[in-house]
Amino acid sequence: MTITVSTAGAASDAVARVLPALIEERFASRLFDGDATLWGEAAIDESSKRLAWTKAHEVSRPLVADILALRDELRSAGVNRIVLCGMGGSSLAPEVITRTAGVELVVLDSTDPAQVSAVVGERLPETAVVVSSKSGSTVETDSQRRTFAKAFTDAGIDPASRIIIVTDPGSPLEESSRAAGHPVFLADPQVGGRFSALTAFGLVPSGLAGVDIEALLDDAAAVAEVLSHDSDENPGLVLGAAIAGCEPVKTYLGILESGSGIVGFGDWAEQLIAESTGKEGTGLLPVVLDGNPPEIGSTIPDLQLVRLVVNASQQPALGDEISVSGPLAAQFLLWEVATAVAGRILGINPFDQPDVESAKVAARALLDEMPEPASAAFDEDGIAVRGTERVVAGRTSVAQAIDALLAELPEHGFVAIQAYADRTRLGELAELRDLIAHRARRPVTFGWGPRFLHSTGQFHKGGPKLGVFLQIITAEQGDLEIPERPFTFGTLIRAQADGDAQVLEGHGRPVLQLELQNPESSASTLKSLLAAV
Ligand SMILES: O=P(O)(O)OC[C@H]1O[C@H](O)[C@H](O)[C@@H](O)[C@@H]1O
Repeated sequence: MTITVSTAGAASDAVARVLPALIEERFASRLFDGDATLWGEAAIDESSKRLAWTKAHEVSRPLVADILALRDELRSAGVNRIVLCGMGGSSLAPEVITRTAGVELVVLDSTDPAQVSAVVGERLPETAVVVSSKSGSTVETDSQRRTFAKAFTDAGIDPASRIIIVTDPGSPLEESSRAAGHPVFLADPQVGGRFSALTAFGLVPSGLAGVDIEALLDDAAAVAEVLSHDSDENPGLVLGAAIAGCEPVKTYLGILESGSGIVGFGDWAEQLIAESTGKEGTGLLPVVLDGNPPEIGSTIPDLQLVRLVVNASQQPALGDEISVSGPLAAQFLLWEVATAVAGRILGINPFDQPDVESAKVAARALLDEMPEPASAAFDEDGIAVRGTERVVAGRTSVAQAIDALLAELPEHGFVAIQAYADRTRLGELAELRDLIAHRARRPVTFGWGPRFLHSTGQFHKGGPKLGVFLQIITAEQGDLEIPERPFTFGTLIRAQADGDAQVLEGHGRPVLQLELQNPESSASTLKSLLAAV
């Protein structure tokens, strides 16, 4: 099965408008030849070291045998559970790969103390942990690694026999891990994190967990040729033109699973597209949709809908929509090409993430200073309310504060719900997305913190100033030390939420923070409050 992209209405008009120029300038063949000049002078430095993903299906082949050998070795040592510690581009691809294949992989991309404790405390003697970090210095991943190393040691298990490292050559993590005797898989430094699905970052955890990774590479290899053609039948050019070529640009890209069988694809695409394009005041914001969301059937003129279908030739797009079909690994390559095309059309460098750092800096400063948390503007039913002055001043109920936040929505705005919580225990918080979307009648995104900071976080701060932000944080019921660090997981996640709120407010964006004092019961209270209004 190959990849098919079908467009209709406004999406087809966009393709008709921009595709001829992409073919004329030989965008596709130059991309696959590694031409770093495609995104303008200012992007050359970064692009020249970020284009090897077009060949990942070939370059990664030699890894397969080593991964399968380690998988067999771990299995014979009694390992039947793989945990992946990694943020953003270092965990989103293996998450969708394993979920789609129906293979168990526990992804830990959180600093929520309860979530970390639960993952570390389960079936440790049968567990191996993949620690994935391109830079080797991401604070979440480093903290998780320290916690697992201590837990294995305390259980009398040599951490070097159970913690496997994936990182770039020369990273601080490579050096310390080799010295400690861990298995180390080196990723290709010429591939950026969010384009790394078919490199060691996607393949090592997926292969160890039991996915047929050779077949993944085959599926990608089968479409690489067609994606490199300067032709109006190149599905990568068509998809890129359709998502970024409307005039004016449709900022929101609703991604809806419509029977493709690919599980969680929207979360992967969200990072790829939002972090690649959301900068210099422009960009595309994926809105991950599920079921029958309020956005479908409503007329939101700046929302472009893409459906992932079984076969887009037999289920062509209708209205103004786009339909896409094809095997997962082929779609990784397809969407990466489309994102590179979108970067070209929008006139930005798709390979950097200049605004992600600002939230990290603010969180670090808060960790150094450890200030007392700001006092709440008011409390209602176990929910402490804080936020931007004009959103909370004079309000006395959560419903009023939410109304005030939504009243701040610009005409072309969006609502971002950011839940810094244990997503396994408080999964129901995700239901707030549809409830708010009903009320806002604008696109609404939902992200688990701190995971989204490495994804849509770039768009929130670097994209157009259109967002209003609903932060949900949880009061800690029990904290967790981070070995040899001066802060705990509880202080870290709080600093990440407060730091990001500071940066967003610094960009003039309104933020409403709801702190659930007793997470489980307050989450239900919040849902009923919203459902009632
Ligand atoms: O792989 P790492 O170096 O740990 O980075 C993990 C993530 O961190 C950063 O925030 C980047 O914005 C992401 O693109 C990256 O995927």
